[in-house]
Amino acid sequence: MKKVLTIAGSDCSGGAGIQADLKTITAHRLYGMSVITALTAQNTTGVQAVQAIDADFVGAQLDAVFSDIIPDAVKIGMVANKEIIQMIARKMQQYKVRNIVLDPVMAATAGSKLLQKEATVILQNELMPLASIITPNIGEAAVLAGFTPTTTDEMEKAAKIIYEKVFAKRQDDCAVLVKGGHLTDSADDVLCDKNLTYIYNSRKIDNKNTHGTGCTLSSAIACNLAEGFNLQQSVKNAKKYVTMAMQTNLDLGSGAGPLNHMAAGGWLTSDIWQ
Ligand SMILES: Nc1ncnc2c1ncn2[C@@H]1O[C@H](COP(=O)(O)OP(=O)(O)OP(=O)(O)O)[C@@H](O)[C@H]1O
Ligand SMILES: Cc1ncc(COP(=O)(O)O)c(N)n1
Repeated sequence: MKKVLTIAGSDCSGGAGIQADLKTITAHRLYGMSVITALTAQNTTGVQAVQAIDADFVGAQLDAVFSDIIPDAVKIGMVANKEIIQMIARKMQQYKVRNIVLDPVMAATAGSKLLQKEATVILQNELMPLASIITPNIGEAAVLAGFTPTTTDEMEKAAKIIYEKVFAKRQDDCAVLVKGGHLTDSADDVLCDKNLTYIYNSRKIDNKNTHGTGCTLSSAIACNLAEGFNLQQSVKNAKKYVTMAMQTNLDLGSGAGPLNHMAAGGWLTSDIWQ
């Protein structure tokens, strides 16, 4: 059985972060492990409190995992501050980790900050270059590219700018996926690697329950990379998983509710994943 590690923050309400990632990994019938970077007190209505974990303790968790069970892919989500980012970057290099999916989580959908502002540059310079794929949403792409994309053409332009900033020196396969969940007319995602652009067209599902879509997409990409799919196919399969998880409209809580991983997991028994 392939193993997937998530390095992320805990969401006690189970919709995003570590909890969404472990549900996704289990629905893919893979073995999930977790390194927690921060505790959050949050629910479907927003984030009430954040408590970052001491960077040395994040390092101790990483040592415990990598000295025993080597993951086939790693998803990195909320990293909270620069000390944690630098610890993760050091450990990723020490253990020569491959198949890293980095979701540059900066804020919750409801607006609360999940990354210190001054840590963004460290994230971009020290951790992103170690990834195989980075998956900014529109707002994160705006911070990284310097302008807010509003169309698929502009998402492509933003992805190319981010690629040049982060991956210019890389020879192996790596890519930037700009996610379009916050567009108004569609939910198209745009993937750019060194040479090509792939557009994943998707109609916008009319559903307020989108808490954890970005976490779920990135951990599903990690599951696909662990199984040996290439970046382009991994994104295609992962987007299908997220769409399935949204479509059944599990309507929990009074705000933006979580996804339905049971429904999405059923799809994975089909031929596409086999
Ligand atoms: N209403 C929607 N209909 C269809 N697909 C969606 C919708 N909302 C988000 N998605 C898809 O979910 C994935 C995550 O995209 P999104 O842009 O919401 O990321 P995010 O903002 O990082 O997520 P999160 O809300 O967890 O922070 C993408 O593949 C996106 O296209
Ligand atoms: C621990 C953690 N990680 C990531 C997110 C982003 O997800 P969303 O934007 O759906 O709230 C979150 N809310 N909490």
